[in-house]
Amino acid sequence: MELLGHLDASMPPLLLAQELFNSDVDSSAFKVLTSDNANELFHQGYTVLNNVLPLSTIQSVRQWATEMFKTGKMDKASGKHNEEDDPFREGNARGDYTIWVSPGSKFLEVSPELKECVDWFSGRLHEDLAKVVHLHGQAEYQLAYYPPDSSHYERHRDSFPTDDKEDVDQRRVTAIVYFNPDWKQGNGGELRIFDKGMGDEEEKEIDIAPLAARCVVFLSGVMDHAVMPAFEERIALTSWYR
Ligand SMILES: O=C(O)CCC(=O)C(=O)O
Ligand SMILES: [Fe+2]
Repeated sequence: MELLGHLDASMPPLLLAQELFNSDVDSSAFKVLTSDNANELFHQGYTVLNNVLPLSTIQSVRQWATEMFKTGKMDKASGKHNEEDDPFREGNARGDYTIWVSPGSKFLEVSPELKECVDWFSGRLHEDLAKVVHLHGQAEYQLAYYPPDSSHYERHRDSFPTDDKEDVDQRRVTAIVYFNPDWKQGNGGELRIFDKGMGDEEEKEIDIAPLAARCVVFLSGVMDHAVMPAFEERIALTSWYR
C-alpha cells in the first residue's frame, strides 16, 4: 500500500487508467452494460449493475458454495498456498475461503448454475468490457465464502495502476457478483470503495450492499476497496480481466 501511495501521488490512477479506454465505443452493441455503466467506469472508476442473473441460479450457487465450505473443500484464502498463487494479495488481510473456478474447472461440471455464472462473466460481460477498455483476453474467476464470524477483507487494491496497453501482467477490470438473497442492513459484508476522484478532493467511502445478482465493476488498478465484517454467510464470485 505504501508503494501505491507514492505512485498515486505522482499521478492519479484514474487518469492513468483512462488511457486504456477505447475512444469510439458503440454502446448500442452492449449486451449487459449500459452507456451509463461505461461512462461511470471511465469518470469514477466503478459502476453497479443489478439483477444480472436469475434468482434461482443465485440460490443454487449459494447452496452449493455453502456445502463446499461445510465439507472442507474451500481453501482459506490467507493460506500459504494461495499467497504463492497470488502474491499480490496479502493473505492475513482476509477471512474468506475460496476456490478458483476458471472455464474447464471440475467444479463447473458439478454445478451447472455456477457454470452459468462463469459463462456470463466470461461471455457477455467480458465482451462488453472489451468494447470499453483495452483488454488482452485473459481472465481469472474465484468463488469466495465469508463465514458469518465478522470475516472481512482489509483495504487493498487488486493491481498496480497502469496506462500501458502492452502490459499483460496487471489486472485491469474487477467484476464481482453476489449471492446473498436475504441480505439486510446489519448483516454486514458491504463492499467499501474508497473513491479518491482525481486526488484533489477528500476521499469518499462508498458502501455497496452485496445484494443477490448485483454486479460491481471497477478498475483494478484504481479503486482501493475492502469487505466490511460479515455477520451472515456472504458469497461472491469475482473475475479479473487483464
Ligand atoms: O467480495 C468482494 O466484494 C470483494 C472481494 C475482493 O476485494 C477480492 O477478492 O479482491
Ligand atoms: Fe479485491
